[in-house]
Amino acid sequence: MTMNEQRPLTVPPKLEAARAGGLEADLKPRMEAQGLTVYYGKKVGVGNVSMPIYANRVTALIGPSGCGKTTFLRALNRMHDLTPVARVEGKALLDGQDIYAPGVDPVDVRRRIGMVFQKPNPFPTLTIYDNVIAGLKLLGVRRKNVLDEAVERSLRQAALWDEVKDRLRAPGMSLSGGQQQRLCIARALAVEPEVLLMDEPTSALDPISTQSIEDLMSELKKHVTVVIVTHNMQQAARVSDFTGYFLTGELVEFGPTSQVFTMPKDPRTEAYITGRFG
Ligand SMILES: Nc1ncnc2c1ncn2[C@@H]1O[C@H](COP(=O)(O)OP(=O)(O)OP(=O)(O)O)[C@@H](O)[C@H]1O
Repeated sequence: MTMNEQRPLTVPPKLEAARAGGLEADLKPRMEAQGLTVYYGKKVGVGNVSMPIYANRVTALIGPSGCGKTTFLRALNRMHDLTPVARVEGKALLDGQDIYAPGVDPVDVRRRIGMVFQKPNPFPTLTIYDNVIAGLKLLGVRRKNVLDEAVERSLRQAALWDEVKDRLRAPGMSLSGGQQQRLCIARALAVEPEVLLMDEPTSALDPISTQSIEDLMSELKKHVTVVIVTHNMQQAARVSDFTGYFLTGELVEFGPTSQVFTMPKDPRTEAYITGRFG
């Protein structure tokens, strides 16, 4: 064995696989699902999912309707706590700490792991400025210079600053659909989350607005770790570094996007990717 072939024993197998796939050696899991199962009553919404979510990368979750993508995504920031019928088993580690461990505050979890939804949902009565700072105000931040800085930083990160900097006091609802979605991204970024979960963030948008959100992804991942659910396989291929393929409540395959799309290991993934299924 040469020096280059020596590997530390502690490298998780999937990380090792990613490296073997030619990906950079500095990959670090920001989150890790370990045997995550979500029940709706007695029914399993998604079962026994284990996968890493690498820091400062985009991970796409794909698969046919009803396969459990959204259910899994919502388990990553304890959104199911708000659904009485839902119950979660297993672990979701954030920087090695289980977000479901006793004593962990779900509000703090959702500050550290933000979420953007399918339909843009700015607060309808608030201005652009007040939409962005809504989360910070809940956290008790009051100083104007801190809020001003957060507004500019978040809107820049969401690639919206240049379009709105002269009308920050206009209603959030006066923006176009694509701008509203970027406003929601800015609102999520304002509290400086480590992870941003995006549930089909472009499915309600026109092609030009969709492209502006897709273009944003490579910038976003400099600041946060992104997980995106998408129905659109081309979108997953364009924007993501890693892909998980779900089918009937199960994670069938996870790996670097280039590998999942060109050399899927599981015949069920191949059938989906090649359009023979789903
Ligand atoms: N609140 C709920 N109560 C009961 N069952 C639910 C609930 N939400 C989702 N399910 C079920 O859990 C399974 C997974 O649904 P989920 O919405 O996660 O799939 P999905 O892959 O995101 O689908 P889509 O692409 O259509 O959004 C489905 O069988 C769905 O009917």
